[in-house]
Amino acid sequence: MLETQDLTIRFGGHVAVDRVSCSFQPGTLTAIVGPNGAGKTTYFNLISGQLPASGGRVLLNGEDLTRLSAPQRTRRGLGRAFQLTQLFPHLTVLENVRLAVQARCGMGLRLFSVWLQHRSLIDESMALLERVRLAARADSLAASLPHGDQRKLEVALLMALQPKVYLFDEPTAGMSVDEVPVVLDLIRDLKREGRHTILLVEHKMDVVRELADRIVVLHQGALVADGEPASVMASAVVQNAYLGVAA
Ligand SMILES: Nc1ncnc2c1ncn2[C@@H]1O[C@H](COP(=O)(O)OP(=O)(O)OP(=O)(O)O)[C@@H](O)[C@H]1O
Repeated sequence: MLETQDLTIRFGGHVAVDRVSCSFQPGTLTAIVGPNGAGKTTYFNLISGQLPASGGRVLLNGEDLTRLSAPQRTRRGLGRAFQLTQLFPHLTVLENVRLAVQARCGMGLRLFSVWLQHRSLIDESMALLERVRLAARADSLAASLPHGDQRKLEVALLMALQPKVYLFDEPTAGMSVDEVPVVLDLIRDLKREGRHTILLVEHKMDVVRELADRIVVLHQGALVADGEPASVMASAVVQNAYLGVAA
């Protein structure tokens, strides 16, 4: 179980995430919603360790991760989708995935290691590329992929790490209409496996309604609603938050 207790960050006088306490169970998908600037991405950054908390704690299965670096949290099982800048643009799509698989296996990033030739690494990497419908692009340079394919590659890299917790921050942003279902299918598959804790920041309410078991609403950094999708969506506090009126 992933848990945040009174998680807080201040930027100068501005409290971007304000004492958010919430727990997330394996096998569930929770959508984090809220108006622009509500603190959703910052909340993810605090969970994954990209930002240090001003107060509060992040716990995974009872272990306090709050003082750990982002890579240490990744090793504990917190998976944050790679940013494009973390891809190796001049390596092929397959090589990028293979390096992520190697990293998970603790083989480091020794490019010329004999392990590179290891069949099982290549097989696992190709299987991941098939899952994200990128097998046909295995030999393309990562930098040459269109935007939607780069997003799919990010998901493949994340899956290569086999995290316990998946943090998806607007996974379909900037994708064309025909690419969106591929990524949503992947998230649906992960959810069906029932082992993962999945958190999703998403502005598209139809996607949220379809995928989420639960919705958490942030407004001005604070948690203002938490519950089953239909009731949260209908609640006055959400209507107010989305209208920008103080809840
Ligand atoms: N590094 C930073 N320094 C200063 N202020 C920051 C920083 N990161 C975020 N903020 C501020 O914190 C608030 C929350 O931003 P955040 O990006 O988390 O919102 P969000 O809910 O993800 O918004 P959006 O839906 O637009 O992506 C905003 O007021 C933002 O300007």
